[in-house]
Amino acid sequence: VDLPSPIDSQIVIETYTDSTGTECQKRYRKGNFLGKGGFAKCYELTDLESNIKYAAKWITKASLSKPRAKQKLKSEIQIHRSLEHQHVVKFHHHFEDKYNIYILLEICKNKSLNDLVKRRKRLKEVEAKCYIAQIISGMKYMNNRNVIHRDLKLGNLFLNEKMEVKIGDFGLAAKVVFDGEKKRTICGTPNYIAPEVLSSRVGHSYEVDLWSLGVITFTMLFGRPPFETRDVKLTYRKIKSNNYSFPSHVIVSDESKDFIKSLLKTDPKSRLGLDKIMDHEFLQNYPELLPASTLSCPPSRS
Ligand SMILES: COc1cc(C(=O)NC2CCN(C)CC2)ccc1Nc1cc2c(cn1)c(C)nn2-c1cc(Cl)cc(CCC(N)=O)c1
Repeated sequence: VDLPSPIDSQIVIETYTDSTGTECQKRYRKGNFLGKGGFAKCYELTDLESNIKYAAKWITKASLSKPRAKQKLKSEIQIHRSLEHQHVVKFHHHFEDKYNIYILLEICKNKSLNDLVKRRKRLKEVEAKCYIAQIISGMKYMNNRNVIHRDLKLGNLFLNEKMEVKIGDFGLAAKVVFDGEKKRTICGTPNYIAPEVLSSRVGHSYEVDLWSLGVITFTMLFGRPPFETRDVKLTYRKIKSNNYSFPSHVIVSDESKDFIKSLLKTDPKSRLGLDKIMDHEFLQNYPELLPASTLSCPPSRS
């Protein structure tokens, strides 16, 4: 096997100065394209010294011409690098060269929950319970760190080799500086956006992530988001009028429907809070982890 020559675009070089002030270089090999999101493209990047593989988000400096985009990236890095939890994607480090900014993140070999739901059409309740419990664990940690994610969705929830869920993509996250502070910028992904973000009269806070959790649970169990339509404006109208229903052809227990209803409340304050959520009927017994076989077929009804 002939290793790519250093000038080959497959090699990324990080130059840095070590503690003695000496200029050093780390070399990485660019691997498979993993996907893209926003301004970023994601590639596998292997540290040639340690052979550790990362999911590296590449953002071209050219795409950061607007100060808004630059500020958003700065905030993503600042918030994500400050977090360390079993159910939050690990932020390893970031660096830049002449053309790009590279963010090296924990690679999750089993891709995102969005890929899983698309592939399986919809998940069994035992699977939803297992994944939702892990997401709540990560949400509680973020809440303790005064961080609102604001873009929780299946595509930002990754599965590592052990089938653990990792919350990723803090591009829309915000730090709540003081209690009661309200955020105003409209952001999120249409299907998952909370009504108060759309009305933007009173501003929004932590509760927007609880709404998204309700949308995530519905989408796992029914195979599509509750307010999805062909037209984003119609989706926003359905969200604001809380207009959704459970497809009757899918058999889902009452506790699952009740769990979803307790989160998809228009009034943010009446949503089931993180302090009580683990006591809900829906989360009374579930497996710690699911076998990788469930990536392609439902768990047996054992
Ligand atoms: C081996 O690990 C992966 C493989 C794949 C994969 O096979 N993607 C293929 C790419 C080619 N197309 C045609 C099919 C899917 C996808 C994701 C992987 N892992 C993987 C991907 C990861 C992360 C961790 N781990 C993190 C963190 N951020 N991102 C990240 C970042 C961006 Cl900007 C975009 C995407 C893709 C869209 C999405 N939300 O999944 C992902």
